[in-house]
Amino acid sequence: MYSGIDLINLDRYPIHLDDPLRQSVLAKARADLAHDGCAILKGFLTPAGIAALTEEADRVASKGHRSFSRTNAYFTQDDPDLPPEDPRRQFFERSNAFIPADNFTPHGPLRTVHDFEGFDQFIQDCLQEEHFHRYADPLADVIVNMADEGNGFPWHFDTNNFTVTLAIQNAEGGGAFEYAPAIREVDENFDEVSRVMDGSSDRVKVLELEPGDLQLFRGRYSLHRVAPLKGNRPRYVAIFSYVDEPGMVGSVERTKQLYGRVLPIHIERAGQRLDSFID
Ligand SMILES: O=C(O)CCC(=O)C(=O)O
Ligand SMILES: [Fe+2]
Repeated sequence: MYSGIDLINLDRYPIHLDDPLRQSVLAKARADLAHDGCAILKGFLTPAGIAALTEEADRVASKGHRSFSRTNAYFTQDDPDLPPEDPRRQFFERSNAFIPADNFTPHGPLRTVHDFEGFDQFIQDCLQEEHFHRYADPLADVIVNMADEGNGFPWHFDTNNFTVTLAIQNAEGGGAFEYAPAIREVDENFDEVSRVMDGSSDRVKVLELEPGDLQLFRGRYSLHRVAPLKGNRPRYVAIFSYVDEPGMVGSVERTKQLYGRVLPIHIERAGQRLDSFID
């Protein structure tokens, strides 16, 4: 039986208490997010927490659904009318595996962290999002992204407003998180985006995240990537998903793509959405 008290470093991050330390952690995270869209809570997990989450990820790693794609930073199709050097025409290989959320049992370590009292509220308070609900998708509310040597996550902008990740295990080498804060704030800024991609921009920040670090990142305006990985050990990162409406689940098509299967809830809820966007 796991307890959040053992897995989360509550001395440093008393997320469940009305406490001056919680206030100061929160103030720092908000300031970091306002400054460049990224807040890191170093050592959010205890060493026991890191060990327990790593062991759990190893145990269910074979359930990961691998996907390969060639994507540009905008997840759009190639447009041959644009010049070849345009950043929209730079395609990168992407390969990783998502371990679907239903492999993480209710009282296992990952869900014990996720369900710890005050966890969701603390994330919401950091991000200052008014409409904030856990994704109701049983395959996707909390997943582990697993990637092997050579892979990573090539340059992209996120389609979602923010990402909440928890580093569990690093590869033996590579894997730095690189980002160009607010690079497309006023317009797409394609010239600077090109410089980031060819390695000549001075706007790129590099973070070496360690197991146990919690990261809140607003990736819609900041080009970012996880640098290619080296060595035999897989990289594991948990991704927590929140949305702005209760009861949301993924579309049938997208869920199949990401997780390789769907559940009855995806089929039942298909067609019940309020909008008609593709995803
Ligand atoms: O794996 C990571 O650390 C970040 C991945 C990422 O950029 C994303 O999920 O959009
Ligand atoms: Fe991203």
